[in-house]
Amino acid sequence: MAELSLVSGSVGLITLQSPPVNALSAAVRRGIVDTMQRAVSDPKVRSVVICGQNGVFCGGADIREFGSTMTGPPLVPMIHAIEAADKPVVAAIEGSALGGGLELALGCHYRISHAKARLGLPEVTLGLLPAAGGSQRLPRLIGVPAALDLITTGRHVTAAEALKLGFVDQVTDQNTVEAAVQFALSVVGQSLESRRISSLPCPCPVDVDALFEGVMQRVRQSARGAIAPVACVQAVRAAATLPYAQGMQREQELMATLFTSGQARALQYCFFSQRAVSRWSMPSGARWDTCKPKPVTKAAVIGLGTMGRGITVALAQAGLSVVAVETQPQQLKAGQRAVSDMLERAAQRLGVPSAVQGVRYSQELQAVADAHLVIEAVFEDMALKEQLFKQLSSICKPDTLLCTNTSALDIDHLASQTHRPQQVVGMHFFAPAHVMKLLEVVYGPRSAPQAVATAMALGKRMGKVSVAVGNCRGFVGNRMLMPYVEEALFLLEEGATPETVDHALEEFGFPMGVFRMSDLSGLDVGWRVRKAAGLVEPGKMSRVRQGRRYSPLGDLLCEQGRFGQKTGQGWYLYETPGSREARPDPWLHSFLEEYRARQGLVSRRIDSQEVQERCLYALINEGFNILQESIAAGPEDIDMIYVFGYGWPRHRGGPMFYASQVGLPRVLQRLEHYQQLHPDVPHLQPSSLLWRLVSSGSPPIHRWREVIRKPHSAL
Ligand SMILES: CC/C=C\CC(=O)SCCNC(=O)CCNC(=O)[C@H](O)C(C)(C)COP(=O)(O)OP(=O)(O)OC[C@H]1O[C@@H](n2cnc3c(N)ncnc32)[C@H](O)[C@@H]1OP(=O)(O)O
Repeated sequence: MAELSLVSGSVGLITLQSPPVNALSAAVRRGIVDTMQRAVSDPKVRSVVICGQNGVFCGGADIREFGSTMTGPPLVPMIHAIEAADKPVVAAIEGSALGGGLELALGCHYRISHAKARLGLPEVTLGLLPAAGGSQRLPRLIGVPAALDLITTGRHVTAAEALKLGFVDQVTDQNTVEAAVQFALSVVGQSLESRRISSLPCPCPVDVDALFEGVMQRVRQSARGAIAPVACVQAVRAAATLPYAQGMQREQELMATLFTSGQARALQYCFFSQRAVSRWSMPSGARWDTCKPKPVTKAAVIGLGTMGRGITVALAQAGLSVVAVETQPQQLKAGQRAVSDMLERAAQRLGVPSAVQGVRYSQELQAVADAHLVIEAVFEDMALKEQLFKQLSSICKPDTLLCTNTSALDIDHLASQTHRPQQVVGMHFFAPAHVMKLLEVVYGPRSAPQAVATAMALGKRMGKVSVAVGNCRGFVGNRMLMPYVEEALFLLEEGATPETVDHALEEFGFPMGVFRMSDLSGLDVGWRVRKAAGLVEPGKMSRVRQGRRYSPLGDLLCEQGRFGQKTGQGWYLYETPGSREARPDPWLHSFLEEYRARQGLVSRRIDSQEVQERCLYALINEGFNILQESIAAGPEDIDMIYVFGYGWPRHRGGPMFYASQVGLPRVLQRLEHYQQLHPDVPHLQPSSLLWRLVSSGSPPIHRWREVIRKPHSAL
């Protein structure tokens, strides 16, 4: 699907036609090969312009084709043929030129870009490398350091930056195709030798070895086990050290390994899942495509603590007019200063006008009266929130949406405090709320589909990955976290140290292990939740509470004022309160030994495999329960929550995808094994959905919904 037409008398205009992003599917590649051949052999055509239909040049290779056997002409020879053409070929870049799309443009002799276009080689984010010559051409054109940056991060750049770096020749804010046609007319007859990037030498830094060693070290550190960034460095190194043909060979070898890897599958699953979660559905049958969101231009935030401040910033940056209410005068003043600072800094960084003027502040709840949507972000205390929802119900207009940012409290209960339970939903942000991409939109049985649609649309406007989930304790993310954290505590009781547990989890790919994370967020947060749940018995060491195994270790540390980083002591030791570098704490180690001795526990050696299996499989098992209960509509929802909100390594696809890759029978068998060893731990009891999936032959993840929906008997 590419069309050739003759414009301005002698320019062959090739238009890629494959909505929505003109991805290079087999049909498009066939179309390009065919139209190029015709353009080259047509004596009327003296130059060629390649553009994309509907204002998008090309979104790259068609990712949907990666899972099946490739058909149609391959990209590499197709691009070589364009570069080898003896008539000038100009790429007219509008919208996006990404991945294979940019590689196609690099095969052209000239690149003209619209000012608003975005360009980049994001293959690394899909577990791949730019293997249509991109890893060999880009360094030749813009130098090794700049190419390494673009290829290993996959970041998209503006046309202005691309021009500055030297991989576009002209930027226009007029009609790009017309500009490219004029340009093509102007270069007819000029030598193309220096325009064929593959024939250029790669500008090489003096000490190539030192450069690549340094880069490789940095990349390995930030990759957290992902293999594609490392392969990208190796490919660029080949460009810097080998002749083009050999470099291409190396590029292809590296790509062959990546292409079939589990990591590439995981990352491509994430790409599609990120988009799929916006197509939400509720157990009632209400869906994204049958509900229209209500327009929201005026929002209110109640409470200017850490979460309220971040939410205010996120709303203001999305262009809403916001009123922020805080009843404590000191907190109001501090909150106002913090919000204004954050907005000013962001505006400076992005080079856009500040949204400071979009925020009003008030001490009076009455100030929210004309808002279309209110987000409550007060202290996590049910009595306080009940009172607030009662007040909001009478202050706000009848159709105002009332949202709570609670991370675990019952949305239905809050809804029942109002005269409009259908207008109540949870909007669970993650700290810092203006930075973190995840938003859990929590609906209760009485939430109107339109309320969900409105919260989801607002999340999108704020640039969030919004996932609609049902109401239950902890919703999806925090509910799954509970067994994960509990297993980590049980492992300490059995002989592990915070260091061994964290090391195993960081080795898996989490940016931080569970104990370093707990020190960062504050041990007192979970303590308050456990107190509210009636689990804390001050000074007591009993290991069974509410009829199940319980570890009081976290409570005992809190009783000693060890709240983590902020107090300088938690599971680790810190130089000073507030400092970030966690050091093993000899006091903690003896405390654990004493604790075990007093409990009559015999310490044993615990390896990484056990840590990973017990923590992760317990978490995954809860995910199956959540699916079984229809709290999440599908595994993609859970996976995106974990990837965007909980630091789950993206190259492992999310917990449910990971389970599918490990193999469901294996996950089931290991859960059964640990359950036999720890019969007093209910979260190790394999979920009935996991059983059903295994007995249905462990279908691939995209077919789980069929099993989830199948009526089943508990007998
Ligand atoms: C030999 C190998 C050589 C090359 C390898 C590659 O080229 S790999 C592909 C590299 N390209 C990319 O990573 C770009 C991926 N796409 C995007 O970043 C965005 O889609 C884009 C182009 C910036 C447009 O963003 P926008 O927000 O406007 O749309 P959205 O992301 O929702 O996408 C719309 C639908 O298009 C589907 N889609 C996008 N890109 C591709 C693609 N390359 N292949 C297949 N499908 C693609 C996307 O999934 C959306 O469809 P949906 O049904 O909603 O999922």
